[in-house]
Amino acid sequence: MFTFTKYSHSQISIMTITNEEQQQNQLPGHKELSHKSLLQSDALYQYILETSVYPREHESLKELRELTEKHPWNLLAIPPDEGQLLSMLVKVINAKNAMEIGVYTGYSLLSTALALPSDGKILAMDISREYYELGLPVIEKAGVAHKIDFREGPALPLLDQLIKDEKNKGSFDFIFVDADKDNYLNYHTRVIELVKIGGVIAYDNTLWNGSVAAPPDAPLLDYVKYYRDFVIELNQTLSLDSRVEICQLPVGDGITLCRRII
Ligand SMILES: C[S@@+](CC[C@H](N)C(=O)[O-])C[C@H]1O[C@@H](n2cnc3c(N)ncnc32)[C@H](O)[C@@H]1O
Repeated sequence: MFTFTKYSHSQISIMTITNEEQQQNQLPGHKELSHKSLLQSDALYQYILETSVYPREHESLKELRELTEKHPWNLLAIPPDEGQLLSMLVKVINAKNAMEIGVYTGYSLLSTALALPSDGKILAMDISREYYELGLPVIEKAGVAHKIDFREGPALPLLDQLIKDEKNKGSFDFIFVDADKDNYLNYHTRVIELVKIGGVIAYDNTLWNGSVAAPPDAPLLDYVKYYRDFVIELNQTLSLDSRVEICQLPVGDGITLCRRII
């Protein structure tokens, strides 16, 4: 028996799992879900990684990915092809001032920090400093720690604090949201004020293991089932939100890009 903090890591989400429940496939085995791609063929995903991702992956990202693979919650990290997408986006939009909600050991954070110019900044938030500190030595070795302002704590009050200061409104070029899915709509109402017009908000896990298109009674892992409705509601809300242009990509577990237009 062991304690499993549900995917959101929110304080209310601690539950105890028996070995029996685990055997009944209530938990994502890292072997079963060996990657987070939604592509149907493992061989095709492997092809992408080996042809276009691994040969271009920064040595520090490789080191952080390998270090994270040894951690029990390694499935939380974005996959390296998604890291490459974030890096490309940051460069294409010339982002200088970025934000990340949900850091874990820092793979997406390092991808973004490496892509920012040397005077770029990224405000990074996570309820766990412990996870962040696992990856910090690699981030420091990569020479980008000076770009990162890490804040430990739940993101919502931190965002509310930021919004109180008028100068933060419309000041972010790029915001990556990859934390507790049940708060994504709460994040959206806040980050939309903080991102500048023309800037991009990227929401991770918007296809939620493919479950968003599964029948309501489909047999799903408990944590997938719990968050599915929140993700579906987010997708519907974004689809109707005239303040943003959107683009949903089947990269990783699904990522939705929102470009603020008004
Ligand atoms: C999916 S992981 C982030 C993965 C990370 N982007 C990466 O590429 O490695 C989600 C993270 O969100 C954090 N988190 C969960 N709830 C949060 C909250 N309310 N506020 C801030 N961070 C939160 C967790 O501690 C966890 O590290």
